[in-house]
Amino acid sequence: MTYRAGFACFVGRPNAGKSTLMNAIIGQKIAITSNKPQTTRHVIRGVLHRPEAQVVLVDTPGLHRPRTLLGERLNDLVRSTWSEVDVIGLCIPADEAIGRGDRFITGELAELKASVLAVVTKADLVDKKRLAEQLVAVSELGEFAEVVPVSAVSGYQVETLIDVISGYLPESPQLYPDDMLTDEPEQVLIAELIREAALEGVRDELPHSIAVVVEEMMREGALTKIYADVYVERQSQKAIVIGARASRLKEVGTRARHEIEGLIGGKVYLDLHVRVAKDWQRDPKQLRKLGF
Ligand SMILES: Nc1nc2c(ncn2[C@@H]2O[C@H](COP(=O)(O)OP(=O)(O)OP(=O)(O)O)[C@@H](O)[C@H]2O)c(=O)[nH]1
Repeated sequence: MTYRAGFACFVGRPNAGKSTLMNAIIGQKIAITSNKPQTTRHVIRGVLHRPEAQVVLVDTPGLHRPRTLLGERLNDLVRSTWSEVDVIGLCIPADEAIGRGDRFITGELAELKASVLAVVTKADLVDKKRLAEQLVAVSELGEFAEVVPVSAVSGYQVETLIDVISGYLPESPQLYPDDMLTDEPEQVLIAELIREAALEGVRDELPHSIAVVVEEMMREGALTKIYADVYVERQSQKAIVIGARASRLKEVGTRARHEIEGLIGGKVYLDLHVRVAKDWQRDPKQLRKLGF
């Protein structure tokens, strides 16, 4: 039996279903999903173990038109990730027409050494006829190693996709130990969960204006104490995050705490502070401090 191991990532236009698919594959909530574009910021790896293969999944933010230093850094990050992986799954939703964004990304991918699969996502949203038409349209879009329809929500073909990805990985010994699910520092995952909770319901008002840094994490017996700062750009945004008489911040804290308890499997005490970091998206020093 040939053992294969290597790196894979999903790309695609905003809302294509990349994060949801990643979560369905890894079976644990480690990447951020939302119905708004560009919430995935960190490169998060999940390691998938199979008897005959190990797939290391890398989550990339979406390519977008850079307007700030942060935008440029994100695009650099996307391109450098693309050049390091063995397999790229280009996600195209089954329920939307192929557009300029898909053509642009397909063109960019053609230059790379990786095997490129087209993944037709959200198959549960369309009937068989529409799905077949989309598969044809997608195969005419570019040169793909395979075209695979999936639904992250119903689970349709998710295992098949993993098999297909595994088949395109190079022959290699195992890259990570068996018990490894992700090599992202726990604190980054925790910061992402807090960020997601802080954005809940106010994404239209503050889509890119929140960053979260976990300042301190201590174990006291069965309890994990976490102190985190939520950074916004302006005083007015601070008011939105905190809410009237801190009601919203309390909700954010409760929601994030439940998610974190699920992640680390134990009781959590969470202390959140909201701070204003003026124009942090444009300032290299602030960006470094926030981990970009
Ligand atoms: N019905 C259905 N909805 C899905 C499926 N996959 C994703 N969605 C929904 O599509 C929306 C976008 O999904 P995401 O996974 O956040 O998409 P993304 O490509 O990671 O988006 P960005 O982070 O903006 O690049 C969310 O509202 C998901 O719930 C699916 O298989 N079926």
